[in-house]
Amino acid sequence: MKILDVDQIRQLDQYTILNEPIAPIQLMERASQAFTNWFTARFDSKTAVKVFCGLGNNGGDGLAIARLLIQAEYNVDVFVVRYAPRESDDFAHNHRRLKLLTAPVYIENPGDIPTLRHSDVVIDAILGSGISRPAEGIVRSVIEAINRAPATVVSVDIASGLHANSATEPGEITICPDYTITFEMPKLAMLLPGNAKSVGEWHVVDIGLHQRFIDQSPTPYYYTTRDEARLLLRRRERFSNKGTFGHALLLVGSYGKVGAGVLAARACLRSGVGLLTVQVPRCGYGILQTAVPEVICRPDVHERLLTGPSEVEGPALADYAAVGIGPGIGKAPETARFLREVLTNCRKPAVVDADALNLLAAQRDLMGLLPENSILTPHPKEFERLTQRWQNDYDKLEILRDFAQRKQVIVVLKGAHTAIALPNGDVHFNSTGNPGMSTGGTGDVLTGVLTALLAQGYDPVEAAVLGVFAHGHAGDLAAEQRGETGLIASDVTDSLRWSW
Ligand SMILES: NC(=O)C1=CN([C@@H]2O[C@H](COP(=O)(O)OP(=O)(O)OC[C@H]3O[C@@H](n4cnc5c(N)ncnc54)[C@H](O)[C@@H]3O)[C@@H](O)[C@H]2O)[C@@H](O)CC1
Ligand SMILES: [K+]
Repeated sequence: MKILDVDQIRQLDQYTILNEPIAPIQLMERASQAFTNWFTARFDSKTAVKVFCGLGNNGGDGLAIARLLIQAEYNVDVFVVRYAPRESDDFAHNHRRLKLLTAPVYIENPGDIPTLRHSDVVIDAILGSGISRPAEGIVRSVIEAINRAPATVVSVDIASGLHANSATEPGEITICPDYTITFEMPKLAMLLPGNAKSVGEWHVVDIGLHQRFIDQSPTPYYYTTRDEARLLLRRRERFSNKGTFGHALLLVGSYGKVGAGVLAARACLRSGVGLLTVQVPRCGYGILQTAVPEVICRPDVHERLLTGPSEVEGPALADYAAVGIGPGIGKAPETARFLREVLTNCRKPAVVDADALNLLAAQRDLMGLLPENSILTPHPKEFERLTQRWQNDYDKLEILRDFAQRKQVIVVLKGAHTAIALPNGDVHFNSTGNPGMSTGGTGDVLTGVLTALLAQGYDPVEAAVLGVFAHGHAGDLAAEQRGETGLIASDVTDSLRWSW
């Protein structure tokens, strides 16, 4: 799914109005009805609803929603924050209609702000995507009062005060909602970690904006939906054998961190690889053979480190279908030399994770050796070591896109809504996963997943988008069974389903 910016969404509204065609007020009605459908499914009609409206179209939505809720026999109070003399046409239209049902209360001074109770549900329709300056004066006072109150808060389209696709500067205030119900598509702001408090749990409701305009609109930003991820999945053919699905090589582990290798290996096997060889330091031999009997183990000649040579013969590096390197390997100079050798000789996209990334950061010339379309899987701290500090999430996105383009690699920046930057500068945000996955070893699992997909011949971009989705989906299934707190990395592997 594409993520468009505010200007594009405004044009999309206009395009829909002209080409569907539909009257602007009807489009507002459709949006308000979509919001109301979500709301009535979540909160029963005994709920004390307080709708706070601004004077633009977001406020117009608020007035229409208030009317629809009154008609559905909810107990609704409406407040209009009168911060300016002018109101939008569609606001004015809905104002006239609402006044036939109830009298809105006008807020012009802080003394007009009502006291909100724990049992109240606030609908925030003060400012929407049309925000063009920081919230000040009475708007700020109302936002502060709502944020201080113990009530549940649901924002219409976007939290008042939050910018949809640019940074909220220090000192700016936003509503901190429990829920955001946004129209048609997520806004970029909702996918960025720094905005978590200004977004809450968000849901998209469809308001039928024109698909042709969406298809024609250029954007570097995408959100991976379940259907899109499903389309990437390949069926396993009936007449296949293990050779069909590739022979992968994982280069993992060091003394004390052989477990990372076990996690990556198990996840690789659970992701459909045909055959898997795992090279670990000699100390990992017994551990790996016992924990994962399905793999071919290639013990390194070094007892504690990954250094390259092994007494066991195996295919040349370039003959493996895919190579994954990094989990648990440590940062010893011998291992750095081996990483150099691997990157020089593997000649196809590799998966590079964890300490392999830290080694790249320490010896920047190694980056020049990365095979094109390799998949790097840093968490934010590792990515910062590879690049530079950033000012805010938007700055980070630019650094991310620039890095992927300059190095011609795929960067999977891990976190909530993992951002996958592609060599063409596009960024795909993931839609699966949960905070239970913030636990040691889930990154090693992802390395195994991605290596397996590359070995099966998935294009690296598809492998990255699909693998990250499947990994998050498995995490969600695991969290359903165990709850988020008790979730460990092995649960993610055990929950890999490859269907959704
Ligand atoms: N255009 C359309 O056809 C649709 C618009 N919709 C709603 O319309 C919203 C966008 O509406 P608008 O563009 O009218 O804008 P908003 O309702 O977000 O903002 C209202 C107006 O306030 C002014 N303003 C900007 N920043 C301010 C600030 N900090 N303090 C005080 N005033 C400020 C601006 O002049 C702006 O036009 C969306 O978020 C959505 O809720 C939906 O009804 C769907 C259809
Ligand atoms: K709002």
